[in-house]
Amino acid sequence: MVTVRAPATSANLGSGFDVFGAALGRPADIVRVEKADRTTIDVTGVGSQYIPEDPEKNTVGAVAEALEAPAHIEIDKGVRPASGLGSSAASAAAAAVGLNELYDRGLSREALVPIAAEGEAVVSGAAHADNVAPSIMGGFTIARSDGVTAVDASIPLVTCLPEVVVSTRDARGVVPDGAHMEDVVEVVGNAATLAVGMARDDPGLVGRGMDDSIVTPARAELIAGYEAVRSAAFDAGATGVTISGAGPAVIAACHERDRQTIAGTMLDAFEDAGVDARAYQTRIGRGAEVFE
Ligand SMILES: Nc1ncnc2c1ncn2[C@@H]1O[C@H](COP(=O)(O)OP(=O)(O)OP(=O)(O)O)[C@@H](O)[C@H]1O
Ligand SMILES: N[C@@H](CCO)C(=O)O
Repeated sequence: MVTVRAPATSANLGSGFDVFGAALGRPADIVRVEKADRTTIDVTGVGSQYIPEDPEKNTVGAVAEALEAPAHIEIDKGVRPASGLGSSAASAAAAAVGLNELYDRGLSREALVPIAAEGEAVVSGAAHADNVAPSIMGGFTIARSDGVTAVDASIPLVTCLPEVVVSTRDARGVVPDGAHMEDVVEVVGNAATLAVGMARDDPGLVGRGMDDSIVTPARAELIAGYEAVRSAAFDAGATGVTISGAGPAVIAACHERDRQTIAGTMLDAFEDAGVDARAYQTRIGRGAEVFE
């Protein structure tokens, strides 16, 4: 048996739609894999009642299929599904790392990314790798069709998760078909600024690079209280605020000294909008870890 802890992740970070991702210090999924003749799945933990155990419908089933590695797979969910914190990806990443170990496949972490992304195709219709890449490799990741660039960073973060559900499939439905050139120019500038900020581990630059005028405004409509939460976080010292992944979680980059205050003001703003929420005070962290 192999046990793997794979972290929640935040995809897009505003300016890097379907490309940027960051591993979060918490929460995380724990996945145990054991060789079997055919794949079976047990799910426990946060939101497990909403997660199918049918291997055709669970992200880990697609991963076992892609690796030709049938197993009994136990998933202990720490990352709530449909959160914007890479819930489906955390399980897929853990399964990819665990089954690679269990069956001694010898694949590198980078080679496991497209395999874990097969799981994402099962739930959202697209094999986007921007959540599975950081969950497997850790740090800040740039996922391109020809591979992944990973950068170690430890930017302090607040992720605030409201008690509402936004499925990635629905949130992809509101992504505009095209963009004006002036918006593209602005977003390229922001994405470049964010990437340099990660390389320098500079929360100010990372925050300045999180703005996005193409995808985020359309998705903000799906999250009650988003604009108020965003303003409150900036007022409390956040360097950048945007939707985490496809939402509904909201992510703020900051200096460590401001993190606790930012978490409190984001929660208050959600409460004022009539939405219960919880906040994780965290930072960019490690990728999947194996426990034999
Ligand atoms: N192992 C799994 N863990 C979590 N959700 C799963 C899993 N397998 C299948 N699902 C399904 O995937 C959907 C949740 O995935 P979705 O991509 O919408 O949310 P998310 O992973 O939290 O979001 P995001 O990718 O925006 O961060 C739910 O419908 C859930 O039933
Ligand atoms: N890049 C993806 C991440 C969510 O899974 C999206 O925003 O739709």
